[in-house]
Amino acid sequence: MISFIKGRLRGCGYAFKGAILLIKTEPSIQVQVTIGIIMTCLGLYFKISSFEWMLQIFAIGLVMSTEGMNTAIEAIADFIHPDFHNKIGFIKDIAAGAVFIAAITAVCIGVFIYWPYLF
Ligand SMILES: Nc1ncnc2c1ncn2[C@@H]1O[C@H](COP(=O)(O)OP(=O)(O)OP(=O)(O)O)[C@@H](O)[C@H]1O
Repeated sequence: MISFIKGRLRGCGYAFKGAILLIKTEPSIQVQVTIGIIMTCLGLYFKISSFEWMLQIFAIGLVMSTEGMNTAIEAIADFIHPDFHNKIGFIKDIAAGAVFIAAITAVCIGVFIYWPYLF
């Protein structure tokens, strides 16, 4: 039981290290962190409700975690096939498409939350 807990804690440590690595090295996630901070300031300024906070935190997390998966897929693609290949282009485009869908979802959530506060 103790070794199970130790193993899980070690896993959390690696995951935390990965999140820090992602934020330190990936420009797109740095932009998303900045947008996340701006949205958090807006949420505090407009005193959005608990439900709106839940939706906003979910939207920020969705975009950042999808971007993390996209970064990992790009890294695997570059590692297994550094040269140009149509299939690699297809894989990278699909992964980027997932980030795009998450970003559109987040924008829709943002519009639904802030529209009543602004207009
Ligand atoms: N090895 C390759 N073979 C074919 N097409 C590629 C290859 N590498 C990149 N591409 C094409 O270029 C696009 C951009 O790829 P790249 O790896 O530069 O990602 P990116 O969007 O610039 O990523 P990021 O800015 O997150 O680093 C891909 O979506 C794909 O269409």
